[in-house]
Amino acid sequence: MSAPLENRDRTERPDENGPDRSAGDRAARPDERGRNRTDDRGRDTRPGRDRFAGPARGRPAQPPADLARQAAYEAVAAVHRDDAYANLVLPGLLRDMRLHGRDAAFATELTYGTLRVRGTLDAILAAAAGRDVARIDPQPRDALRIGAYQLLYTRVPAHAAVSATVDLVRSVAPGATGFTNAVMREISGKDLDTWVTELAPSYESDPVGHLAVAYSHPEWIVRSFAESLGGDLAETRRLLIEDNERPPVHLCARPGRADPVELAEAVGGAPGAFSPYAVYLGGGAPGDLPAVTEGRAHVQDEGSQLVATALAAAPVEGTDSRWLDLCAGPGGKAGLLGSLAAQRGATLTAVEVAEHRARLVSQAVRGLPVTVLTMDGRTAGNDPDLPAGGFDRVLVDAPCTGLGSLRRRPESRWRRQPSDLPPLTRLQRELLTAALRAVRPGGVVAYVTCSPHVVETHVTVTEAARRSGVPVDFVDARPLLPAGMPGLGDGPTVQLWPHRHGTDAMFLAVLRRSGE
Ligand SMILES: C[S@@+](CC[C@H](N)C(=O)[O-])C[C@H]1O[C@@H](n2cnc3c(N)ncnc32)[C@H](O)[C@@H]1O
Repeated sequence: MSAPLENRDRTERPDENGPDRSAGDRAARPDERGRNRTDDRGRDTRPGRDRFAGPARGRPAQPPADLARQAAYEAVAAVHRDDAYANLVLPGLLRDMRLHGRDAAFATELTYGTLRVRGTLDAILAAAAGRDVARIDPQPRDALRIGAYQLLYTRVPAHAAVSATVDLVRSVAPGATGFTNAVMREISGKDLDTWVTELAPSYESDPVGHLAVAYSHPEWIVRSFAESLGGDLAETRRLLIEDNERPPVHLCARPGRADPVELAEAVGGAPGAFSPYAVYLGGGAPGDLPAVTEGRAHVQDEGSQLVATALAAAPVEGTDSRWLDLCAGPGGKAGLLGSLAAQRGATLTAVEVAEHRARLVSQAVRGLPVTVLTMDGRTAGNDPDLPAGGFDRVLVDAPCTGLGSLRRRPESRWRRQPSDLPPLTRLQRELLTAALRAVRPGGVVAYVTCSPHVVETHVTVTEAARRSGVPVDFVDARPLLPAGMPGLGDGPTVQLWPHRHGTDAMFLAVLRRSGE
């Protein structure tokens, strides 16, 4: 059954596993608390960096720095006012305001950085303002968040951060300039560590509460990460730090279409550490690369590449020609699986319920032996297009909370709620059950989430396998990943981590249908 057509707008959820599209978000890396090493124009101040490089040819000698702050303000305000997504709304603002190069980088840094550490900033803002942030008007509140970010997480001089924030507020909420000036001055009186020590519960008395304030994550997410990491709070802290970093951009050199070493050379990047198809991009807009525009490569987190490749690597006996991707949009894994299928004489059926995302899949798999179906994957095994026992390999890359890719979606940690879990896990179980119906005896199903939350990973898989009525065995997924990959745990499932592997936190369970 076809889904209704939905129009894309700037508030639509960005692509799963998609890149940060704003080129500027790849400037200097932040330190442990996420503080950056940029000056008041977003220039990288680390030794050896080109701090005083002049403007690009053909551009004005002194583009106004505050246009960058204005762009960041508009983006942050749109996220909070309209539920927009920063990586969709910001590129349009940069274009409209004609911000390029370092100005665009500065605007991007302010936008993404402010949104990521909003939790910590809000605790400090509330203390400095003497009232809860909910009781500050939205315009000065967002301007103050961006201003506080500059004070506490960048090397923008305090006087520049204060005066630029007051100027910004003068243009959006003229009555609040005095208040803004007073709050900014109060915040500038202490450094980040002092504020955190004063405001966060002590680590000894409340470790989760402390980590939540210090590293700007909601407590329920910190708790769920800690649970997935076996209660190891030191490792949880490393994960939270990594979540506040700018995410890397990974390319997938499509097997049979691009050589990763050559691609890495061509784009000034480096071959990936684990996936045989991964290339780490050094900088620049990935969408403009010839390899990407020509369909020889696509943007894809290395973890996503690894779990798709693992499905293709799982041993199956007998026929191996009919592959199924049950949740394909926007088509990253379908692009990789389709390329592997082409090399192995197999075909892939890619199912996606949302029509506009199915169109993205069609674009992503052009020229590959892939059939795209716009339909509900839960009908698999009960639909003539997706017959019971009709497939040798099935991927369920399930819709999930996305807690494993918070680096890429700076606002999402504040939008997600524990109440999102029950409907998502129901859908996950139904999709996995359908996949188990659609795979033939002896065939394999890979269940994947971009979330490490145990309710979406172990609980979903165990429950679906138990309730499906289909006999299954767990396959040890570790040998399906590159030899020597560290930190894969005790099996049979695998959890990848940003702080261990440099990937999104992808979960992988591989099940083989047994019997008959
Ligand atoms: C995690 S994303 C998949 C990402 C994709 N595999 C990739 O690598 O690009 C989950 C997808 O499942 C789709 N979806 C949600 N419910 C579905 C259903 N009942 N049947 C099929 N697809 C569904 C969502 O629209 C979304 O595009």
